[in-house]
Amino acid sequence: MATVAVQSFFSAPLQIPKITQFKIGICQLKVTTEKSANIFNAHSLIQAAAEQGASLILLPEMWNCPYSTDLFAKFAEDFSDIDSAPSLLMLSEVASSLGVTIIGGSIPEKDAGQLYNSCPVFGPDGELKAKHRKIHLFDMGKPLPGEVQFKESDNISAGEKPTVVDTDFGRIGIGICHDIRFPELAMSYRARGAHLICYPGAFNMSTGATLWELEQRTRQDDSVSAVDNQLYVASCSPSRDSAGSYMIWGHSTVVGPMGEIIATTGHEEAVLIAEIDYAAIQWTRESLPLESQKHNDIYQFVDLLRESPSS
Ligand SMILES: NC(=O)CC(=O)C(=O)O
Repeated sequence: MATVAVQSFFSAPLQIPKITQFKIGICQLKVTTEKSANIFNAHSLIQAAAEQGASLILLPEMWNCPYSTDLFAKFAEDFSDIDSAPSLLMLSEVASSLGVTIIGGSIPEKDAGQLYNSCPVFGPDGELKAKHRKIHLFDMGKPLPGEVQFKESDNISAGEKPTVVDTDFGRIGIGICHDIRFPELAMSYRARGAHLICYPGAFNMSTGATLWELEQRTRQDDSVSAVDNQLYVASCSPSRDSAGSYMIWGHSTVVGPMGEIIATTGHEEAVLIAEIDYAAIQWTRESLPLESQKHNDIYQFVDLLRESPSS
């Protein structure tokens, strides 16, 4: 058998952030075909979340625009010119006026003739701290029973890198909706020392009913999945009454490092508030010390195959 250099996948030690206990506010917004109404509504729900004590606020996938490929170009904004991008400008202004950090769901981004499904992150000073472009585009092979066909790549280009952002509330990894299905991304965030992964999403009625909650829990629950990241996951969906043809599941959720549901909601418009305490990550990892127990020498089969292709 070939010998390979073995490196623990769980490499980055967990840093202690400035704030370890806080409230996250999840804004499950109603999205309409009126961009200005969507911006106004998002502003109101962000304010409501802050009034309820949230200092980190998460918005849904495509909150300024119905989740409909033919509308993305019309609603798109240029992230390099925030002053002429009304959705981004609102996020920047409300983040600084309320002193909150906003993981801004996603909106269509236009850049050099391409469109992306992109999540902006604003700090409490109103500065754009990071941007995640959805890496795994939602292209259905064929429609699930009762669902419309959806091929995001008809209009959207894929992002090319993972995104972690350092905030007062720890290191946050970002994925957008279908990104959640690829455990390697979540594992790479764990490896980079993330405390929390935020997934703005818009699952449909079929995938939502069966997979939405499961996929969030499997991103950190060792008892459910071989992927054990032992961190917090927060998701935020638009509410079901989307103006597009695509019917949305809703059910935004926050999950703790043991895979436990900390807060969740139904399919109506809602502001969900959840308490996060990063001490739970520490004791989960101390109780189930998977990092030190992992046997990459045994199951790093990709490397083994590369070393001896004929076996
Ligand atoms: N918005 C999406 O990426 C949709 C998705 O993943 C789904 O399952 O529905």
